[in-house]
Amino acid sequence: MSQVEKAILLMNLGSPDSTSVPDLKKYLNEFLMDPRVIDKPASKLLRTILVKGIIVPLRAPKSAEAYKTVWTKDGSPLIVLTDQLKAELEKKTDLPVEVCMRYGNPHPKVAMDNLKKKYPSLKEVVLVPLYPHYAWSSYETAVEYAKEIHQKEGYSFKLSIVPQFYKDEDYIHALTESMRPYVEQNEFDLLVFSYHGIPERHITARHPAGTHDVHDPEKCCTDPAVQEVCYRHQVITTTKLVAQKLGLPKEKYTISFQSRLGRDPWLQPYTAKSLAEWPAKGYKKVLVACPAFVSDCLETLEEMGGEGSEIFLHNGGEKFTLIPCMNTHPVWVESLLKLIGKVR
Ligand SMILES: C=CC1=C(C)c2cc3[nH]c(cc4nc(cc5[nH]c(cc1n2)c(C)c5CCC(=O)O)C(CCC(=O)O)=C4C)c(C)c3C=C
Ligand SMILES: [Fe+2]
Ligand SMILES: [Fe+2]
Repeated sequence: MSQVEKAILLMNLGSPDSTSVPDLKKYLNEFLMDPRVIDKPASKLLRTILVKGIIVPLRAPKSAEAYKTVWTKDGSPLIVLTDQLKAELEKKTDLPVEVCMRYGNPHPKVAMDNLKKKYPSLKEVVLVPLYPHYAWSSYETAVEYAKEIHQKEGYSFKLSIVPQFYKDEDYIHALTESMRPYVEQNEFDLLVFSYHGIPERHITARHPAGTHDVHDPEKCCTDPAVQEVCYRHQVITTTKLVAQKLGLPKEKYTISFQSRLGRDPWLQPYTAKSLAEWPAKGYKKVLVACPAFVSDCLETLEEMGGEGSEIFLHNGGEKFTLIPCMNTHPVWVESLLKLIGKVR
């Protein structure tokens, strides 16, 4: 009998099971009914009417078409790349590694059950939410859901959690090194750090009144306790640290936010709008990195690599280069193991 006492559980966002409209509806219903993702209206009944009655029926067919453009023979890029990350980690550690998703499959309960069955002597599972930055709709929902399942199922192992790592030295090193060849081998006018957006109120609702100016491009909140739960502060910090390591002057890089859903104000500037405006401002060649994601997915491959590139070129841009996510970059694999090792 194996005497394994510790295991790693990678948790990513998740994808639909296939590109069929019914599978898209199932996935989007689960995703968008999460109150940490769509929090308004506060009444569950009204949210159900909005999500299941309006947003999902309208969005599912369009999303299905978008997923078809990036789907691989093995399935969704996000899941395939997360599985590949698991395989690379397993080559470098004796600890078993399992994968689960916040929405869709594999479900965290199935992953935890698998670990328990395979390793009855298990004492600790280290949960790795695969998000560098803290948001209600990403890191927080993943952690709270995993904790809820862990408690409900009464597993005998302890669940430890890797904190958000947006300024961790090893993570910044890995992100920088994964981007470096693109920065060094391409002529460019602007390096765009395009982060997944969130509604502005997900920042302001969370923090003491008056502490946030969500429009100052240089900085966000100043209280360290608030910064630890502020997505905007964290993406600004990641960007500055990477730009510094790459030796980029201020005028060579910028931050923008993609993937807006609905009409409420989200963090700005919006990437799609900016891509249409940059050529006229003299930025004809852009490099685009998407550091909110550690693995390439629909939002990087289709929204940026497909749609974003088209918007830019159609509006007079000359060269659009998408920098891949860290995926299975060897420096990232090493850094992730170090991050896991830091959890106490
Ligand atoms: C990186 C962290 C993410 C945050 C923060 C986030 C917030 C957020 N997302 C939506 C709505 C959608 N996001 C969708 C796809 C998607 N989102 C993330 C990550 C974050 N989302 C990833 C990794 C992906 C890709 C999944 C994949 O299978 O490749 C989608 C689904 C696709 C679509 O229909 O466009 C939606 C919808 C909201 C509303 C939100 C914050 C409130
Ligand atoms: Fe999203
Ligand atoms: Fe902030």
